[in-house]
Amino acid sequence: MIDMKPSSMNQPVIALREVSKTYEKHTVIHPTSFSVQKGDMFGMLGPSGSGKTTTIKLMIGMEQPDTGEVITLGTKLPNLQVFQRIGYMAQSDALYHELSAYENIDFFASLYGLKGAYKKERIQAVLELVNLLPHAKKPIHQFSGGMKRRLSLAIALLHEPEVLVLDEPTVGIDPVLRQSIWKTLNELKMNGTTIVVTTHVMDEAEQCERIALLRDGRLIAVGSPDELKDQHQAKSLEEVFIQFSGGARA
Ligand SMILES: Nc1ncnc2c1ncn2[C@@H]1O[C@H](COP(=O)(O)OP(=O)(O)OP(=O)(O)O)[C@@H](O)[C@H]1O
Repeated sequence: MIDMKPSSMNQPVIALREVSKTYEKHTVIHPTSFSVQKGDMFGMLGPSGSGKTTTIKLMIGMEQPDTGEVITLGTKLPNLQVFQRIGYMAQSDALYHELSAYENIDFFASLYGLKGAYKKERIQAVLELVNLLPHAKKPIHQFSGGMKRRLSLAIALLHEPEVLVLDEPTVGIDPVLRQSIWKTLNELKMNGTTIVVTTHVMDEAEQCERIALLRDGRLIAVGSPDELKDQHQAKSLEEVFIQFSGGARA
């Protein structure tokens, strides 16, 4: 399939070249090539099990491809230095429930190698960004699902990553919070952060500049929401998606 972004654009921040992945004889990603440009808000859309999480893990070097190669931030993965320049928010929150929000974030800040006044400043900044400063002293077991997601986002942002990779950041979050997370993402994007986000939500996909549609481990389309709609004479992304997935729903 054809990647519709003009080739005259910047060097890609992430490039997958004929990448495939097989688990226990089951091919979950068929040979796939596409790229993400600097400063993109790039969405990955597809039904459950279509391979979104596997693809983003390949993009950051958390999984290794069986064929092909992934070049991220100009380096072939896996590479620890590159991994440290990426902010990753997994689908399930990896938080310590007995510790407070502050203690959790402080632990991850130390893991990222942040120290002294800069560490304190960053913790303050990211907690403020996700509106959790007033709850910093609360233990996580008193947090709602949405608060945990926001804390996970704050942790992914601690080290001011150039690339932010978010696996369904707004699952289980009410519409108001969802909007505030997207506002934060758009602000980060305006400041030059490249963002890759998986979602099942069509109006979130609409906010992305480019989208990759996945089905059964195959990349079935890449383009801007308007390009995809025009190409398939569809009024909405949902229609495009339904056309591609033969009626299956995201
Ligand atoms: N570590 C693993 N071992 C074996 N199979 C795996 C592993 N990780 C993922 N899979 C399989 O790979 C396929 C794609 O999974 P993946 O999590 O990438 O899909 P997804 O599109 O992110 O799904 P969802 O929207 O439900 O999160 C699924 O069939 C899944 O069962």
